[in-house]
Amino acid sequence: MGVIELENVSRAFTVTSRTGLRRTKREVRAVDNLSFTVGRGEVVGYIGPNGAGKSTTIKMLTGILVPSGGSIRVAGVDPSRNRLKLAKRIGVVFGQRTTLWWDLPLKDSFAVLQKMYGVPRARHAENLATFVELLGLGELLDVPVRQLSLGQRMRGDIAAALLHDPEIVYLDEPTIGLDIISKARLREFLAQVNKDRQTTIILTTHDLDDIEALCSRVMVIDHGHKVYDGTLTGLRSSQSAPRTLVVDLAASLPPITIDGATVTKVDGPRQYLTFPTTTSAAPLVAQIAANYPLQDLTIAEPTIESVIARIYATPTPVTD
Ligand SMILES: Nc1ncnc2c1ncn2[C@@H]1O[C@H](COP(=O)(O)OP(=O)(O)OP(=O)(O)O)[C@@H](O)[C@H]1O
Repeated sequence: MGVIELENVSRAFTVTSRTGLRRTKREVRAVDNLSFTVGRGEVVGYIGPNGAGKSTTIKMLTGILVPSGGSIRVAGVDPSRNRLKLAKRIGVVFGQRTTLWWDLPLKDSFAVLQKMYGVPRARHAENLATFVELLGLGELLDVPVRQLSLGQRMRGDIAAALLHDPEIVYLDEPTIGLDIISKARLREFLAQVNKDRQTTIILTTHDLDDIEALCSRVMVIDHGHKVYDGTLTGLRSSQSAPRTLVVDLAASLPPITIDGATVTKVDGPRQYLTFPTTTSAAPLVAQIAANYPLQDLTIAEPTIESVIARIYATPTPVTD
């Protein structure tokens, strides 16, 4: 049994638009017949283009929105009917907004949360000490939230979302606007928490490096439908995005010609050839070595960006 279970879940909104004096109503199916199960301790990337239905899904999982159809179980309960009870078992972070009290020093926000969630004092102190150390919050505890930088505030928000030991955490764009070092620190922290506490993490992000760093599984949603659910490796190969051979020759030559690969770029003695994921690289390398002054050669896998761009272009359901 999963900690999160969705079965044929849909959510529609009625949108009214106005042309001149005429008002027309139409239905937008933000989430359409969506089913998935997430097991305890999984870190799942939940990705898709703008307007795909990600936030609507997360809102239904937290109980803020009621589905128009289908069933949802989170930690064994229906979120919309058990919203308050469930709030103790989940944590939520929205990258764009803070859940901390703007005028209070960070430590006071944490103290309020301890009371709100009824966390035993000793457990709160233990968690706080761990998070302060792992997230480097020591010097920030006395600073009012309004004076924190974006990266500092985000570390505070993430600690706040985890202080009551939630079983499940929803993270919506947690690294948005952060510099590379802050991003790396947050990713390390989340990986550690997942490992130590078996916390289930659902991560919504446009930063595919977050996915690469944290998620063993990725779900892609488009127009309210799940268009992929599987591993990152599977995602790469499912779309058979071409791989690239980067060939360094002893001299600058016109584009080389071999069977099974095509030159896409020539940069001095370096030439870039693409070939399908389904083709083995070995015979291509042999052909080049036999016919050209080959000095060095590397094979580049398709980037996640290129794979996802392909998925968005052709939304056909695939499963790993
Ligand atoms: N309250 C609402 N009323 C009407 N339409 C809505 C409402 N909330 C969402 N929608 C529509 O539902 C669709 C899905 O929106 P949603 O916010 O879930 O997408 P998203 O994947 O989170 O997008 P983004 O990456 O831009 O945050 C969009 O077409 C959106 O306009």
